[in-house]
Amino acid sequence: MSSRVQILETDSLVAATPNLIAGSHIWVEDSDVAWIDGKVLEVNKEEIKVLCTSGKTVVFKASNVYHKDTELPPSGVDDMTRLAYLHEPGVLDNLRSRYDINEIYTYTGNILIAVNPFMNLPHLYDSHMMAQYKGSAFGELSPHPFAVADAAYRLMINDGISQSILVSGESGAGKTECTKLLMRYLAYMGGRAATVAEGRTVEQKVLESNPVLEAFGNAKTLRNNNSSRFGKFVEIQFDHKGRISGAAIRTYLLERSRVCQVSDPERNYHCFYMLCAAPPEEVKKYKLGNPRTFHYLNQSNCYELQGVDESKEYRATRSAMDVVGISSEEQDAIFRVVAAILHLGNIEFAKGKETDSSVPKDEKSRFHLETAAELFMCDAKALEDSLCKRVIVTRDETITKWLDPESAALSRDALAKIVYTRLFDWLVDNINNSIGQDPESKSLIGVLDIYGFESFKTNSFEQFCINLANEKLQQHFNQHVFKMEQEEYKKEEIDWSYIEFVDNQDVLDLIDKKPGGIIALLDEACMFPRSTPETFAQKLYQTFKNHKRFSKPKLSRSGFTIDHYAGDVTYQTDLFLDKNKDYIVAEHQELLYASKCSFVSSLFLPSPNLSSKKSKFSSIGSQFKVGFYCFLETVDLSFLLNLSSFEISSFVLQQQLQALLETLSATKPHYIRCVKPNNLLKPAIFENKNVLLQLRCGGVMEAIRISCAGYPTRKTFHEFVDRFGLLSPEVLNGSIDAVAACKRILENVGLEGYQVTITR
Ligand SMILES: Nc1ncnc2c1ncn2[C@@H]1O[C@H](COP(=O)(O)OP(=O)(O)OP(=O)(O)O)[C@@H](O)[C@H]1O
Repeated sequence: MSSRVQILETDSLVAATPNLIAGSHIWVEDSDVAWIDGKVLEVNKEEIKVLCTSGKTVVFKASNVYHKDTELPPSGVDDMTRLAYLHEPGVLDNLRSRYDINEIYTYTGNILIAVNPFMNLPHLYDSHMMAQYKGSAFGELSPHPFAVADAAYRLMINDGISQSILVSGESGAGKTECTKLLMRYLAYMGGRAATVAEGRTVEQKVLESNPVLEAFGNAKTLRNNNSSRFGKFVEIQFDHKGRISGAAIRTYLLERSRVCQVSDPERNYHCFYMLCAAPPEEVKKYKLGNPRTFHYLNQSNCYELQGVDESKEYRATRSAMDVVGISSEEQDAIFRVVAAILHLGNIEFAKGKETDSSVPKDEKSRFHLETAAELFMCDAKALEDSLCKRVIVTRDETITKWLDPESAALSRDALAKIVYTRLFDWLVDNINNSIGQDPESKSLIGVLDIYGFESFKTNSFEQFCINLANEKLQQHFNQHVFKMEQEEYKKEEIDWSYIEFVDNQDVLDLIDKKPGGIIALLDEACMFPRSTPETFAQKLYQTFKNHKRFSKPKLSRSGFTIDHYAGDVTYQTDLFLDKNKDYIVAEHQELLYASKCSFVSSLFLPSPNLSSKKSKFSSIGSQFKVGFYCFLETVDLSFLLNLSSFEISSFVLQQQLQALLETLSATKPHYIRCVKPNNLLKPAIFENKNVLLQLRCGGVMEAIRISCAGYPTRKTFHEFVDRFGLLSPEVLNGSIDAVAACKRILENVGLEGYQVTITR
């Protein structure tokens, strides 16, 4: 911050607006557009009569109205901290004014807010633009992801500190597009021309891995036609000269349920549709055809994407696979597995001869079973057995148990999900191997593209996990914003001790404290055979009845509400237990490990503990943390009928999040908050209420609140004299310097209700 005058307006996000008189321009709350502007007609103690621009005259409480800056330029300001009034309606109005003229990027201090334009703005991203941002001071040019990437790059080079750029926002807000821009800029700064002998460079491989990850990890959802169904952290490593020397991609929380469950009008992962549109000889080889004939695709009526030619996408994915070093044999094996999953989904089950047993329903199901086995290169009878039977090993004996048709279908879906997950993990590992790591690298820039806070009509385990990730990142964000604010005040020798920092540690404790948090109770419930969603919910109600962040929704017997930093979310526990048991059935593991295809077999290499049936007990225990060992001695293990071996999703997630936060805390963070201006995915529509909700969820309002707790309005001495010089006209003749002029103005007016600090 340069030398400036800072004005303290105590918590202007909530405080009443002082000095209102008839004719003042103000903002008032509005049920349709969140905030509407108007003019004060009358001030009557605590009540204010306002003529809104909608034409309505309304009476408001003085504490609910906010000053409007009538001098705000029509194109707004490119940094929110330059707003005369840093409050919610001001922030929203500024973003909107800028969006109207296609200024989609705005700073809030060091945070970049990016509002999705839903239209191409190529002039913003060409090489000329990259050249302009190269080496320019942050804030000197218009806000831009290139400026953030440039600042991160230069800090890394100059201070030798690793950096991270955290891109967040709700689905469809533009995170992935923004991440690609950051990667392009970093490749521009740190890239080098590769010789023909060297082949593709690291940065080319990183950029070209996108289509592969998108083909297997993206799908059309209600909110986004190309939604990433996983989180991604791309780590770019640099050598001592600042050149890219290696990279690694880490992925989080792939939405595996989508493989076998799709709701209208969404789609399954893109790769399934691409493969159905592959050249005829391949379609024939994999016995595929119209996507409408496959159960995993036809649960929804959406098959095509506007403007997308699947056969072209198939070819593009294949060539991207070439670039990232996936051999053509491996590519064949990958698509063979994708086709096998589609056939697997078409196996239906009917009751068998034995009580509660099942068999493939008819000839059609047999055909799909045999085709799936052929494509997996495993034995068809063994595949059928692995779907229709379970072998249970107890201390004394081995029992074979039939599964009824419903359980067999669940077993089939579990197999499809685990195969797809392993395939996706293989792709990520392979891309990483092909890109190559630089063990010598001392500094890196990590870019995190992770889904934002989610709150739907119905929220399940997926939302719970995503929101836990967001709570953790929010804590990191708050701490960082707060720390930066403190550092700035220290630098300017301002007393900052009055800033109160609201932490979300209590929500984090509620969710993942060990022992005693919701996840610990969920893991515990998963260990008990008789647990149901209701018993789990009852346990939560009992344990957290006095917790101020937890509540039981009225009339619900299995839901619970958490008061997250971004608002209340009610979760349905119905599938929490099942989804938390992220299981690998031992029979599936053995079946596919025995595949004659080395690729398929390599996806199912047994973990040391799973190599023999005898070791199942220890393997179960080994996948849990110490606290669970005691259960293994006492619990009736017959409930593991369908779950010969399982991991706990939330446990894996907690480990992943911990590793991510450890990485992040070793870096200097930069934040980009992407905002989706409307749910129609159309240009030029800016829905106030929608945007406001995202600004709150993304912590932007919280960052502003932290700013407001200190000095929300910051003007340079010259700006201050320009703006307020009229109050002391004698300072305007230029005979005294700007600092003295500021002091004179302040003395003259005596400034009631405000606290002003002049700093150099
Ligand atoms: N800067 C931009 N310029 C033009 N269009 C954009 C831009 N950013 C996003 N879009 C449009 O918005 C769509 C959604 O963006 P993107 O896929 O990046 O969202 P996301 O936040 O990553 O969503 P998800 O979490 O679902 O993966 C893009 O397909 C593109 O059409």
